[in-house]
Amino acid sequence: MSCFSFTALPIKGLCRVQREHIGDSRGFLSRLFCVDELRAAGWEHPVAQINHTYTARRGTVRGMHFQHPPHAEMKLVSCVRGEVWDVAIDLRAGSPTFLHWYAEHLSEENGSALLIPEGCAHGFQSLTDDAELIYCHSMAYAPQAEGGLNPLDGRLGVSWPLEVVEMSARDSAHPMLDSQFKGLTL
Ligand SMILES: Cc1cn([C@H]2C[C@H](O)[C@@H](COP(=O)(O)OP(=O)(O)O[C@H]3O[C@H](C)C(=O)[C@H](O)[C@H]3O)O2)c(=O)[nH]c1=O
Repeated sequence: MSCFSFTALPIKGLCRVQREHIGDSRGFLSRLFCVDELRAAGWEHPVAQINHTYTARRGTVRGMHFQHPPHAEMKLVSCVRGEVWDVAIDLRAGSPTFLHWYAEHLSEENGSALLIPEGCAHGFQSLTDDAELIYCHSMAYAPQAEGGLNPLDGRLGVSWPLEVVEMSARDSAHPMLDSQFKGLTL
């Protein structure tokens, strides 16, 4: 029995993953990850790390994060509490969708997840207080390879649905892109 259904999105490798709820009178079970099933969506690696974030305030933005090669990673992002507006940006040099962004509503209710390919930055805005995300990563955290784009960068043009009420100092300090930025070569 398949626990996921996949919808390809306008950025190559980006995929909406619908996590099926197996319900009964007690409630439900849903799967967060399955290497056999997710292979069909391009996930070839074992899960290297699973992270959990809690975001207290509606309107908070985290992102836009990525890891430089050779630590470029895939992420499978699921919202297990509240709702977020989840954004991926294509940073792959030469990609026909270079610097294009795409967003999905992920929520506890809709059971959707976003599979983000290597070479894309990820960020989100919480649409509710007390939003919680679970991230499956295909590569371990490599602080020396961390990269970030400014979520408010006009060159990216991400139209956040709510007023941005909070960002980390580090995210606020990400430089704005200039014309020299040619993207990541994977
Ligand atoms: C990713 C990571 C971070 N950290 C440390 C580094 C910082 O001292 C602290 C918070 O990290 P950061 O501000 O990067 O966390 P977020 O801004 O919440 O980033 C998260 O949300 C955005 C949208 C993402 O896409 C990231 O993958 C995800 O980690 O945890 C660790 O110790 N291990 C880790 O695996």
